[in-house]
Amino acid sequence: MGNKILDIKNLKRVFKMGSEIVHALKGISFIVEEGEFVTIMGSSGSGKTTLLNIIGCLDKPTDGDYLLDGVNVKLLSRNELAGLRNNKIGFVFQSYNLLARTSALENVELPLMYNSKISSKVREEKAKQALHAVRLDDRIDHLPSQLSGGQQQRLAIARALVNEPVMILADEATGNLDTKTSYEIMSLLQELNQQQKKTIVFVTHEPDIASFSSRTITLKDGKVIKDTKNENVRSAKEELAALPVSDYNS
Ligand SMILES: Nc1ncnc2c1ncn2[C@@H]1O[C@H](COP(=O)(O)OP(=O)(O)OP(=O)(O)O)[C@@H](O)[C@H]1O
Repeated sequence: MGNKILDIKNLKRVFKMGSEIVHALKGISFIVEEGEFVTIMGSSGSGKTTLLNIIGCLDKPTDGDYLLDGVNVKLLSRNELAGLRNNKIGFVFQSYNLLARTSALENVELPLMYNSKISSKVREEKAKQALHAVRLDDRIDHLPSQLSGGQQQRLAIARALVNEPVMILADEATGNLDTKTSYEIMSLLQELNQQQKKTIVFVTHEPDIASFSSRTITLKDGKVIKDTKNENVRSAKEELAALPVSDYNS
């Protein structure tokens, strides 16, 4: 068995709203091993965001355990949790979350600023490498507003990669993109998963997007109702090549 990146054991999350108690997660358990590409699906209100916030160390469970790369997050202080998050996880969001007045290069350098041991020269080298991995070498001086939606998401992926995290956590990362651009992003993620062995956890409500991953975990009412390996993983690169030329060049 490979290294367990996520080890989630009977996770529960309860929200108290005045006298009302909401059981958002009702005992979730699963393991994600290094190198997996997992999608988390489920309808609105099923608990995806609540789970993602816990996986991303932005929130703590009410009950149960969560081990991120072997570390039990329950035992960490706020500062330790922030450190773990910065070192282990690269986030990619639907809305890109880029700094508007800052160049592509500086946006990617940002996660490295928290580490005072990294010199500005090394920081720039690492950022350029990450930008190369997402094929944005020729856009390093551009502002986010000077990039297309797909390029902005590739920039966000470069920023997620620059710390060499053990896992990329994506929240509806293709939600704002058209089909062709979504497939380009999925093709890039498949490449990072297959060639660089990056573990990817991708939240989506689109089955079409989930079919590019190798495993799908489905939530309903705060529980896992399905956890299936995808035997016929689609290749986003092939799907892109098969798009009509007019679509592809648009
Ligand atoms: N901070 C909170 N306080 C109270 N209830 C909450 C809070 N966050 C989430 N909930 C409740 O927990 C349940 C799960 O919500 P969650 O946002 O995780 O669902 P979701 O699957 O991400 O939905 P969507 O796809 O619409 O984003 C819902 O019933 C929601 O109302």
